[in-house]
Amino acid sequence: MATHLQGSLFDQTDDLRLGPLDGLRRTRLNAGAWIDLLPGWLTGADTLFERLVLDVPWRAERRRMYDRSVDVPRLLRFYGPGDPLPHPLLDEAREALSAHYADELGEPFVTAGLCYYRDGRDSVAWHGDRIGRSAHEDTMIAILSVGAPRDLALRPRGGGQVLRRPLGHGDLIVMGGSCQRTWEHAVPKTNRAAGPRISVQFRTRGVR
Ligand SMILES: O=C(O)CCC(=O)C(=O)O
Ligand SMILES: [Fe+2]
Repeated sequence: MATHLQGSLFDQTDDLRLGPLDGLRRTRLNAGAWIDLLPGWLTGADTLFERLVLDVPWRAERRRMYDRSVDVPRLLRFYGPGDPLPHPLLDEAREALSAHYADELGEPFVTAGLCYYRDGRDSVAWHGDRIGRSAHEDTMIAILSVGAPRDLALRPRGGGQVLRRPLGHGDLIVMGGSCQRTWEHAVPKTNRAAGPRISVQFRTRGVR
C-alpha cells in the first residue's frame, strides 16, 4: 500500500501529546442530540498517523448493493473490548475520554474503530451508528481525526439542514445524547484534492 507521506505533512512537532479536555465546546442539536468539539486536542499527530498507516492490519470490505458486491470506499479495522490497540496514544486517548465523560456517560469507552480514507474518493454515506444499544439508548461516540482535513456532515435523520464540521489533524469530536438515533452523519466524498485521513472512533460496550 502506498502511503505518500512527504515528511512533516501536517504539523511540525514530533512530540505526541494530548491536551486538556476542558476546552471542549458543546453544540446542542435538536431532539436531545449534541456534539462536542475540540480542535487540536492531539499535537504531534504526524507520528501517530504514520504509525497507524503502517501498523494497522487494514481491511478492505465489500458489501452487497442490489445484485452486485461493491468495495466499501475506505479501509477498516475494529478493536473490541480488551483487544490491544495499535498505538499507546490510543489507550491514553480512550482513558482520558472515559475519565472526562464518566459522570455524564456512566460507563467507559471500550472499543476503537479505525477508518482509513485514502483520498477524497473514500467516504462514508449517511448513517447513524445504530447497531446494538445505540438503537434505543443515548450514547456517546468520540472521534479523533488525524491526517488530511475532511468534513463530518450531520443532519436530522431522514433529512433537513446539513451541518458540516471540518475535522483536521488532531481534532476531537464527540457525538452524544440521541445523536445516533435522531441524527445521521457522513464523511462525504470531495473533489478537492484531499490527502489521506484516519479516524479513530471510541464507543461504549455493545455499540457499533
Ligand atoms: O470517519 C469518521 O469521522 C466517521 C466514521 C463513522 O461515522 C463510522 O465509522 O461510523
Ligand atoms: Fe458513524
